[in-house]
Order: sequence, then C-alpha cells, then structure tokens
Amino acid sequence: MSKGILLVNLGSPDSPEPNDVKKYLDEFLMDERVIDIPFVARNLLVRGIILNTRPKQSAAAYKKIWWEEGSPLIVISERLQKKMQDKTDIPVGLAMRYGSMSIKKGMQELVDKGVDEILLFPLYPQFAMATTETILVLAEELQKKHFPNVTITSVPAFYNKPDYIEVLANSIAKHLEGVDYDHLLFSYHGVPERHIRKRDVTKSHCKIDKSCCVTPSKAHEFCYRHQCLEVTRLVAEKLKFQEDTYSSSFQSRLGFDPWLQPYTDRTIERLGKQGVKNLAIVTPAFVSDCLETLEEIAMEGQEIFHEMGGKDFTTIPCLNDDQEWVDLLAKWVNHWAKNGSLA
Ligand SMILES: C=CC1=C(C)c2cc3[nH]c(cc4nc(cc5[nH]c(cc1n2)c(C)c5CCC(=O)O)C(CCC(=O)O)=C4C)c(C)c3C=C
Ligand SMILES: [Fe+2]
Ligand SMILES: [Fe+2]
Repeated sequence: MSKGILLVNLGSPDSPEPNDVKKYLDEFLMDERVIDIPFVARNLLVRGIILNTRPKQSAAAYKKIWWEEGSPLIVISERLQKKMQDKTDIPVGLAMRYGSMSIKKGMQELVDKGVDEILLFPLYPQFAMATTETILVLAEELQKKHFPNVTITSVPAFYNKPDYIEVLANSIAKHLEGVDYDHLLFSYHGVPERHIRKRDVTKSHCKIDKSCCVTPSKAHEFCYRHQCLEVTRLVAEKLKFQEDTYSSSFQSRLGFDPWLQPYTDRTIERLGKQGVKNLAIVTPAFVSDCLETLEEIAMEGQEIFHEMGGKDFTTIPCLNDDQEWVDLLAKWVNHWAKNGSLA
C-alpha cells in the first residue's frame, strides 16, 4: 500500500466576478448538508431567490479581499500544502469541497502518483454537517464510483487535541503581544440551530441553552456548538484569561431561520456600546483567512465597532501557514504514515 494525504478546505470562486461567484454559490448552497431542506424547496430558495441577488453582493465583497495570486483561502491553503510537503515523504494533495479544485481531481492526482491509501484531512477544527460531513460523504461516494482500489481514512475534528490548543493559544498570545485590549472575542462561523439538533445522536441532549454544551454527553462528538465553546474554554484556560475579558459568538448567518447565537455583529455592537474601547477578535472555525475573516470581520466588524465608539480593533490571523501549525500537521500525518493510526 502506498500512502498519501488529501487536505480539503471549503473552496472559493475562480474569480471575484459575479458569474464565477454565482457558479460557486450554486454548487455550495445546493449542497443538502449546507441548506438542508428538501430539493424542491432548496432549488426554489437558492436558484429562485438567493442567486438572483447574492452573487453581485458577494462578488463586491470578494473584490475587496482578492489577492494578485487569487483567493486568499486558496493561496493560503496552497502555501500550507507546500510547507507540509517539505516535512513529509508521502505525497500531500490539496482539494476544495466546492469550486474547480475538486476532491475528485485531488484524489486522481494522488492515484496518479501511485497512492492507494488516502488520509482525508478536512481542514476544520470542529465537526459540522456543512463542512466535515459533506467532505466525508462526497469522498466516499467518489471512492466507490471512481477509485474502488483506494482506501480512505479520515481525520476527525481536532478541536480539543491538546497540541492543537497549544498551537492556537501560542498564535493568539503572539499576536496579542503588546496589544492593549479590553476584550477578546472568539468568533466562529454560525450554522442554523437545526443543524445541531439534526446531528444530536441522543436525539434529546442538544437544547442549545446555557447548560447542554457544558454537560458531558456523547452528543458532543457531533455538536458544533459544544466544540466551538470548548476551543474558547481550553484556550482561555491555557492563557489564564480572566473571566469577563473574553467571550464567544457566531458570524455569517444567512436567511431567516435561527442560527447559533450570540451573533458576532450584534456582540461587537453591544461591546462597543458597553464602553469596550479596544477589541481583539480571533476566528478559530477557520484555519485559513478567507472572505469571512478578511471582509466580514476585519472590515465590516471594524466599521460596526467604530460606529459604536470603539477605538482599536485587532484581528488575529488564522493559523494559515504558521510554522508551529505546519509542524503539528506534519507530526500528525507522519504518525499516521508510520503507524497507520492518528497521533
Ligand atoms: C446556509 C449557509 C451556510 C452554512 C450552513 C455555512 C457553514 C459554514 N461555512 C464555513 C466556512 C466558510 N464559509 C464561507 C463562505 C460562505 N458561507 C456561506 C453560507 C454558509 N456557510 C456563504 C453563502 C458563503 C459565501 C460568501 C457569501 O456570499 O457570504 C467561507 C469563505 C470562502 C472564501 O472563498 O473565502 C468559509 C471559509 C464553516 C466553517 C461553516 C460551518 C461550520
Ligand atoms: Fe460558510
Ligand atoms: Fe450541545
């Protein structure tokens, strides 16, 4: 057997032009694990309503953050792939769940290099059906249909692994060195509350209230909210943060259903109104900076904060291609390559 790694991130449009954004959003939002309603209703909502207005609006946002080399999310993921390849002898591939750098192409490239045992690595610290699950399901479908001789092992959510928490905490501490901040906000990508209830294996644990996510339960293996709140708790513990100097919120909601709360934009507004002058924000649901961190947080979030009377707004970059992060990922994959199990 010959081993290889396939890193998988979300994806971006090919360009920040409305037509490319529309094509990308169509694939993304028609995924039944992202907008989880029956096909006919999803088709009507996405193709009949959202895609008539959103692409223009999103394209304008993408234009603000687009780099000369391309989409930040893709460019950063490629840098990570290259740095990881320097630290391991087995081939490291890269694919995106949506867009041109498809998982099928990524698998084919590895197979062309002689790989028949793939470690599928969704680049998400927390499990969500709209991220990790949709990658696993698609990869399995592709394996059955196109690569029957290939075996796939997948890396589960790593939100509470002590070495991940250490790398994240070190990165936060490094970026906050010399920064005089009053409050650190941990802002995670939101999901509709319904997604959490759907993946509650106990069918009764997740109440999405103050206590369920801190009460031990086997539901937590698939509870995105629990896993986000745990990252905040573990980092705060590691960095010995005082209570009331940090909190968690959820960003990027779409549509009218209730999404996880508190919402980031309203939290920034509230903190500004309450007299917080210096706010720092970290976004640990993303491992690479992207539209959601560079535009929604660093631009829109900052504007809201200033409108509310806030002064300094510090955004902490995602782990991106930070050397400690690369070293940790390389340690995990090299352990798998040698022992056939995850470290
Ligand atoms: C129903 C809609 C969405 C769900 C559920 C959702 C979950 C989810 N998404 C990410 C990570 C990213 N999302 C990004 C962009 C983005 N997300 C949605 C919608 C949902 N996401 C939309 C419509 C968009 C496109 C941009 C826009 O129109 O606002 C990105 C950035 C991509 C980039 O090119 O930079 C990331 C990353 C997670 C982690 C998550 C659930 C946990
Ligand atoms: Fe998203
Ligand atoms: Fe929970």
